[in-house]
Amino acid sequence: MEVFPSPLESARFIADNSKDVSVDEEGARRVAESLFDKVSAADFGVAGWKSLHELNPQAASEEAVDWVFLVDTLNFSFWSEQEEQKYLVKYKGKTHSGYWSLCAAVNRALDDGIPITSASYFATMTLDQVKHVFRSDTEVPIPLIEERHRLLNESGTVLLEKFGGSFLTCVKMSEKSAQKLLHLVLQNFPSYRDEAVFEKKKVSFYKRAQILVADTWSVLEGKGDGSFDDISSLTIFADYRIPQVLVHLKAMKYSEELMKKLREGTVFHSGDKEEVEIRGCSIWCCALICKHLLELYEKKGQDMREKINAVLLDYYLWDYARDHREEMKDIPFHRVRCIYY
Ligand SMILES: Nc1nc2c(c(CN[C@H]3C=C[C@H](O)[C@@H]3O)cn2[C@@H]2O[C@H](COP(=O)(O)O)[C@@H](O)[C@H]2O)c(=O)[nH]1
Repeated sequence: MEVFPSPLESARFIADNSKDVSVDEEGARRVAESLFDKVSAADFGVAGWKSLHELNPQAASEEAVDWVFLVDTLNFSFWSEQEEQKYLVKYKGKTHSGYWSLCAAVNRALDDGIPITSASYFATMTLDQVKHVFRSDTEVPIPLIEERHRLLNESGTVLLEKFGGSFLTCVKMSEKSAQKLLHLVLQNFPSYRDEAVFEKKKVSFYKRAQILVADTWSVLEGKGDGSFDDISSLTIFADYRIPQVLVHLKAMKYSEELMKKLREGTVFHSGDKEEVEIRGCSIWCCALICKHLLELYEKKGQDMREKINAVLLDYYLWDYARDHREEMKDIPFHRVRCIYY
């Protein structure tokens, strides 16, 4: 049986040995304090996944779970070389960018009668069909379209062969454990194995695998097959937005040398030392923010372990980054063109 390193243990190891990225414990504590009142709001909870985002499925059906699987299989690499030249998708009168452009394209296809979330369809899609579904409303195509085509065929084939074409079948096999579902995904869907080697040790981030489990929990509203009793064991999802917002909030710091490379728009590669340090320190930093938040409530005699976890903190910080794009424009995000995030 293959061994999958724990993303949290990997993050601890990376943070302890990082050279160009550092977690600021005081900064993390201050962020926790600033979030104290926000975490008890209704839309900080799992309900926010639907109430805050109109493009997300509002149902908790088998089709909604398949929507999540399809979207998270393609949930990577939306950044553009030139900020003003980017992939955009118009849907129901609104223009969407980044991750939301992916969701808009999927919903546009469904409205057009294309069964894009059905494994029997995307397992055998041609490249031209993929190009049509994810066509852009600008001159800029969606990045990595060939990889997306390959992943659709690969993941759809596995879903058909091993899970009867339904991701809900895979969810049921996890017996309400987030960790079991995470490992089922890693064992069966190779494109989700988001790993690296750091200081001669195999480390993991599993960004898409963990967000797939989290979004499954969210779309099922934390109920029934999605009532994962160990949802708090997931970490945040190490993408290219969370590090940016953590530096903006002064919970994480880059060395001058790294900041210079980022400002120059250096394109890194999956597994580069700088990239691994940025992603690992982000996971570790958010684990500290969660810990401080729980301690703040504990001091007030409140046990908030059902209300505060890395998934909900991640969603909040990611949405914050989206809503504060302008204020954060001086903090560069790290650029890697890959299928992992
Ligand atoms: N850590 C983290 N990374 C996330 C998400 C999401 C979408 N989740 C939303 C859906 C429901 C939830 O309520 C969330 O609001 C996408 N990404 C990543 O961001 C990047 C795209 O960024 P931009 O170019 O600015 O759109 C890309 O790497 C993508 O993989 C998240 O939640 N957490």
